[in-house]
Amino acid sequence: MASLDRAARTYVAGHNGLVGGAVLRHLRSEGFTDLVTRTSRELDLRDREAVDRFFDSERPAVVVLAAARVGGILANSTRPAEFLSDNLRIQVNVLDAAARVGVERLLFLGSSCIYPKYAEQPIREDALLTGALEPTNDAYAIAKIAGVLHVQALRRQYGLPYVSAMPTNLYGPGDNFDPVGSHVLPGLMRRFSEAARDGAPSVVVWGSGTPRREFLHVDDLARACLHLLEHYDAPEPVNVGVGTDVSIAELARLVADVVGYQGAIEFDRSKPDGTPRKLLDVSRLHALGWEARIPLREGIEETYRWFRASLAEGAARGIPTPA
Ligand SMILES: NC(=O)C1=CN([C@@H]2O[C@H](COP(=O)(O)OP(=O)(O)OC[C@H]3O[C@@H](n4cnc5c(N)ncnc54)[C@H](OP(=O)(O)O)[C@@H]3O)[C@@H](O)[C@H]2O)C=CC1
Ligand SMILES: C[C@H]1O[C@H](OP(=O)(O)OP(=O)(O)OC[C@H]2O[C@@H](n3cnc4c(=O)[nH]c(N)nc43)[C@H](O)[C@@H]2O)[C@@H](O)[C@@H](O)C1=O
Repeated sequence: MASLDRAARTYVAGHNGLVGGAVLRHLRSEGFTDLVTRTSRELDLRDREAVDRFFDSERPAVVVLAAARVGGILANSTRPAEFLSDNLRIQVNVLDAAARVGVERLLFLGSSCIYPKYAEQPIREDALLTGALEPTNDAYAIAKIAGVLHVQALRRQYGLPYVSAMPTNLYGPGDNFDPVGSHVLPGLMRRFSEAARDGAPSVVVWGSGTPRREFLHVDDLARACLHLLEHYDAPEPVNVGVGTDVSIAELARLVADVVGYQGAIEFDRSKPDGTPRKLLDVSRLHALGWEARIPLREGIEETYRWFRASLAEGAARGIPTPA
């Protein structure tokens, strides 16, 4: 694959989000000069006619599809209809429009939750569709699986060099810190930080603490996205991860340590654990010459500095701005 032309018009869908924001920063730092963005208020990607008009007028040559309805285990399990419907519509509208106007390169972002709940660990890309899904996020996973197949169908029917990446659990600057809707790492960072501030004697962590997850800093993911656009052109999705995991109890202790919380940690077993383990096999990506660089503790420390600075500015997502 040839490198991308830095002057190519490049649309980053979802640029206000965790992933889209990091992709935008990385593309800028790599010299991309014609970046196109729209917030969901400016362009609701669920609206097919609006998406068609946008692609007709902007004519991007490259698209990174990082816009999606995203949330942690509780949001996914309590609002499955939104996760299924919004994600299907966003993907179908963007992929159809991209193919119609002749977008040259496109990266679709799936998620490690598309793999079966009890997939063999570490999870290889060919585990897709080999077993039953984790019920807490099956609606979201089915939408994302449809996206992977849509990319493969566009390749098969029209010969378009579009590709899919499957990131593991992500974190970093720009994450969503909503106490109910967020993923575990920002959720715990907020809770431990508030407990440290208030001198709370204990902090509650959802579930048993035994599930294992792999955490990738979003700046690493952004590098991987560009790497795949420039070095990968095949139908199979590519896992993006670090290759090691931690238990939720270990993660909780690490976050507590970084934010300086010294009280007790309690586990609320009434909350779902979700998949017992989700560790990706990243050998395909390593064979393409890419590896993660940011160690977990360092990434959490940097994210915490960003979180505190954003709190001070009233700019952290999922946290009400003080009146
Ligand atoms: N976070 C994670 O741990 C993981 C994420 N991923 C994948 O990465 C991608 C990005 O996720 P992430 O950045 O975390 O999610 P975020 O929630 O941080 O960002 C999603 C973005 O999508 C945009 N969006 C949502 N709905 C619409 C809509 N109807 N029309 C237009 N834009 C919309 C939002 O735009 P606006 O802000 O303007 O409303 C938002 O900025 C997703 O495909 C997700 O599946 C994969 C694995 C793990
Ligand atoms: C990326 C991936 O993210 C989701 O799947 P998940 O990996 O289960 O994500 P999670 O980050 O929400 O939880 C991880 C683990 O952590 C535990 N946990 C403890 N305490 C908190 C807590 O405070 N918040 C949250 N959210 N979880 C907590 C929680 O009980 C679970 O055992 C998918 O729905 C789907 O969206 C998807 O693709």
